[in-house]
Amino acid sequence: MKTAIYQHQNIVLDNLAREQYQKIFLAGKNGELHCPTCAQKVRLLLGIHESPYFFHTQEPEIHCPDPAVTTVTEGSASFSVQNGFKLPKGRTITETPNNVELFRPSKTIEYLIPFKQVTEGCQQKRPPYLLDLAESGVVLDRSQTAAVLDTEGSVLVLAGAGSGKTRVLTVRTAFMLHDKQIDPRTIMLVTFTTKAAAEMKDRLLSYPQMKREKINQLVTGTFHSIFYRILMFHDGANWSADKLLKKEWQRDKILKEAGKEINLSEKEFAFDLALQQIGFWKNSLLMPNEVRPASEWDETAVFLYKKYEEYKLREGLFDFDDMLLGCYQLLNSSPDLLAHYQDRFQYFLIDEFQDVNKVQYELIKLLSGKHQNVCAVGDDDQAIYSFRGSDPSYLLEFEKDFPAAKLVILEQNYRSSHEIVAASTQMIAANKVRRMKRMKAQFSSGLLPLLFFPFDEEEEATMIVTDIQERISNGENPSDFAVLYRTNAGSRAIFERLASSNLPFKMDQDAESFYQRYIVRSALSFLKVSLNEDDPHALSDILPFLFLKQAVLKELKAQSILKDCSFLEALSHLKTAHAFQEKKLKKAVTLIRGLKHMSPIIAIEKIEKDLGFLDFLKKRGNESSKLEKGSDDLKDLKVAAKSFETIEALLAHSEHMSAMNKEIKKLSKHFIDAISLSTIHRAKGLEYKTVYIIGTVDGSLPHDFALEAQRNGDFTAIEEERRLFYVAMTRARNQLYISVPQQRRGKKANPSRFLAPLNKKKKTDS
Ligand SMILES: Nc1ncnc2c1ncn2[C@@H]1O[C@H](COP(=O)(O)OP(=O)(O)OP(=O)(O)O)[C@@H](O)[C@H]1O
Repeated sequence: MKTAIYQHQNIVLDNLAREQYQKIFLAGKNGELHCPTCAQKVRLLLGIHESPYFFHTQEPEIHCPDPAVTTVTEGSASFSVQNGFKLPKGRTITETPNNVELFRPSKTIEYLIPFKQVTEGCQQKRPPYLLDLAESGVVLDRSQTAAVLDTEGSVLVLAGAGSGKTRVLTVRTAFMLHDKQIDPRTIMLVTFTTKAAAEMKDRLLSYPQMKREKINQLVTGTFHSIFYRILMFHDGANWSADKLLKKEWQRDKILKEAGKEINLSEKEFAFDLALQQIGFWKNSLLMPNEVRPASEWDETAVFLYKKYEEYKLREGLFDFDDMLLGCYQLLNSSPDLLAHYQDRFQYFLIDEFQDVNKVQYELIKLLSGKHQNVCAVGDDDQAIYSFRGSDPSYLLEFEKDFPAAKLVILEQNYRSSHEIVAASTQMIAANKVRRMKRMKAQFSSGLLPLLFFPFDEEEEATMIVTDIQERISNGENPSDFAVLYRTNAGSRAIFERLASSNLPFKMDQDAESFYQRYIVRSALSFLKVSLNEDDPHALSDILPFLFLKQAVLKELKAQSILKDCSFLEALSHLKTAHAFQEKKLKKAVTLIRGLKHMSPIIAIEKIEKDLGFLDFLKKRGNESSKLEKGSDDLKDLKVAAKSFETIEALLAHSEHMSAMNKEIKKLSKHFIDAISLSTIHRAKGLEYKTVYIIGTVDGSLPHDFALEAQRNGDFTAIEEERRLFYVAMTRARNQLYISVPQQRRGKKANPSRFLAPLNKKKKTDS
């Protein structure tokens, strides 16, 4: 049914402006929509597969026809009459405003390489141990077998997405132990996470004739854990665990202390990004005096880097990055020790090689110098950690340092359907710096990846939750689904929609609530002060935006007692030694007071422009930061605020959502059967039956900073963004949905440029 009654007005979907859909959807959820035929309650279905329609909420569902509309004229006014409802024609909200797009149906990605069943040809001769393994269900294909059997000399295993690199690494290790009788203590098996190392050990234990004592003698773990063990062995006193700066807040505190020397306020400088940048420099073996700052922000970060290193040295502390740097320095400064370890470690197996950084690479090069037995397994198309100093060129140029290396390419994808493999292969082929691979799937599901076109972030979330709800009610499990996004900030709407549904979901532990982000919290604090002029926390939050130091808070409290006025009012009595600032503060007090009478969206615009919030961000904030601009948070807040009529309602919602964030994170640890909300980075290595990728528009994926780099002639960032999209697409086993909202952050958005190759017709199999 395409017609409904809302607030005595007639709504015809085909004429309804796009921005109204979400509002009408919510009205239906709140029981405010009625059928024009039977007057029962109806709701709007806003999903992915069908065009929107109204449906009756009562069970069993009834289906009324759309009413015939007759127009009657009484005096000068004309009315439309539908089943007894008389509606003044002038009051309809169904008229389509000019230039407003109508609902755009979803679209499959049609032009894909046709599916061909993979045939292996005649089987190569396999050693009995591999036959035993195959008997127990661990089958290897031709290239996987080659990667396992080539144990002497270096080998680069280029393993496309879902091609079974974990299987190759574990079987190779088992084969070395069993058939080659290699001493486990001479094998170093490096994984990207501790969990992956544990998983590999478990898998090894499940293989025939693998003994726990032997497996435990393998040198396995992450780069950090392995090299830290070496440091502890040789210099335990200086590297004891109690000297490790384990938590981010500990490192953050050191930087903030250092920042005070140059008057960097805690609330105004992105210390977290500076920490990330320092890690990048350290992993790239760049000491503070070797960094060439490219901007003012870099200069500040280098200053903090220098101070941070000095502090650690003074206090005898170290951080995670020092574990690698320290070991590198130790081995370089002691030829005997290096020779000892070069003898000790004769075989290196390294997973996720595309993500190694300079210090890790140099360590492996040093240690493998004598035996040159490095088995590097990775996928250059999944290199997504350059911001941490990872560099795929170590994989791309492996033969430079290991000239005798053999190359094995794993091109069978065992995870995803042909439709997903073909679409992702077609998409990633646009990257220039990569090794060519022809990924092939094992099966076709007949389900083509689907592009869908929500109006904005809100509607995107609604459409996805509607889809998941329907599928779960048809018997699918919550854990079959994942919603992936480029940055945590992009998850606000989907989080909110899921939080208000009864579906179980889990999310990354480090995903802070959108409403707790510094810029968002500060903007909301202006609203809070407007409602409660004596709220000390909110007042403290807004001080930097009025260009006042935190120390002023005490003075404000004193003034409020002396003058018997609110904390806010006290601002207008503040003596700052600058007449112009005092004048501005007086004006600010009036403006802040006025906010409470406005709608949330207008109030936020006032804060932005009239209260100088944006000026502050430009002058002092981290607008120059690569990944997260404060002004973007404000734009996101305005999108969220659109759904609320009063400031009280928006504030109550923000508190509720912040509490829900904490709660869901707590529950996430225990949920097994739950929908996953995750950044693409966190989803690496994981797989789901159905994946929804949200915000597939320029500016989000690829991220703005990559587009800007591209405009300046640097293509590395855009290629990494394309790899991120590739990682996201290849997480899906059966079904892939790509959301292309028509608006983002309140502005028209362009579909991601990464989608362009998916619209090109491919004629033949290649
Ligand atoms: N020869 C094989 N035959 C059948 N299934 C296989 C084979 N090799 C691997 N698989 C299965 O394929 C799936 C993907 O393997 P795995 O997770 O190891 O891939 P991956 O290369 O690490 O993927 P990605 O890099 O995309 O995260 C797993 O379920 C694995 O058991």
